Amino acid sequence: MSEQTSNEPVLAVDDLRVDFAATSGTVHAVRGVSWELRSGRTLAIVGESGSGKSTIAASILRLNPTPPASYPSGSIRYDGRDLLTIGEAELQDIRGNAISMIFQDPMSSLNPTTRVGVQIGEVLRRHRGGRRRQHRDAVLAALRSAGIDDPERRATQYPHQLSGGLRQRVMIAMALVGDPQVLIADEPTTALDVTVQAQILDVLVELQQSRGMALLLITHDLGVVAEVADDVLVMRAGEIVERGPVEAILTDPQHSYTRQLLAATPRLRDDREERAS
Ligand SMILES: Nc1ncnc2c1ncn2[C@@H]1O[C@H](COP(=O)(O)OP(=O)(O)OP(=O)(O)O)[C@@H](O)[C@H]1O
Repeated sequence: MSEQTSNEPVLAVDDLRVDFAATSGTVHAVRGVSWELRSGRTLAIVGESGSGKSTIAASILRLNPTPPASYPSGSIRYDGRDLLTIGEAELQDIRGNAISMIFQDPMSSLNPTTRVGVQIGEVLRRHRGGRRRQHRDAVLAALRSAGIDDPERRATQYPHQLSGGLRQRVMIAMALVGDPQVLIADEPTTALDVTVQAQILDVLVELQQSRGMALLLITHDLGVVAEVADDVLVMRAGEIVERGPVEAILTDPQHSYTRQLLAATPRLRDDREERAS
């Protein structure tokens, strides 16, 4: 893999469009968006349900339904290649390795019948070869860096034996074990209660900073954006309506839709009203 300089974007999306073929007609889920993500930065894509956020995230690793159910166009450049057009084998090599993704619901990604340590080891075996046993130390280190105490014991447990917060930490460990350059987190804390949400966000920020990873965070929650993002894209109906550094978006939004989103986020509204008084 070639070295990326910190000024060069690690991911560059140009005029991405995604159409879905629905029974009611074509859904233009993403209508020509362009953006870049750099190493060591956190970019949040924010917008209401249905604005196209998850479709963008899924496009990066080609997880949307295959044509003719969905058609992507434009380009997503990573390491000199276009992720929309490279071959499946090359994509498999990148997926879960150089670019990883975590989702809202860890249970949909974890295998209920396999111990979590084995599942994480399997990721390494797939990408690096060797026997799973050889990857034991790396698995325990990944669990530890996701903030899991007593990783030796946790590694032997099954997903249903873990709390929601621990399961999400296991997903983070699984996403990190290949040492990715880009981590995509699609609503990673939405299903968790507030205290656990804050803990998981702390883990993500800590990891992003200590590893210099690029983090793409998909969320509908501007409170989450305020805590972790460097830069923000605001999406509505498949288009980017506003973009900028997080401070500018939160304190001086230019677009009426961004102002509406802010007004609908009680915690931020209270903070802003306090600052204004
Ligand atoms: N597989 C699919 N087939 C048809 N339409 C789809 C499919 N996936 C998404 N869509 C449509 O594309 C649009 C964008 O959906 P998307 O899930 O990307 O939005 P979102 O902003 O991530 O919202 P949410 O937070 O609810 O997931 C919506 O109109 C949605 O109904």
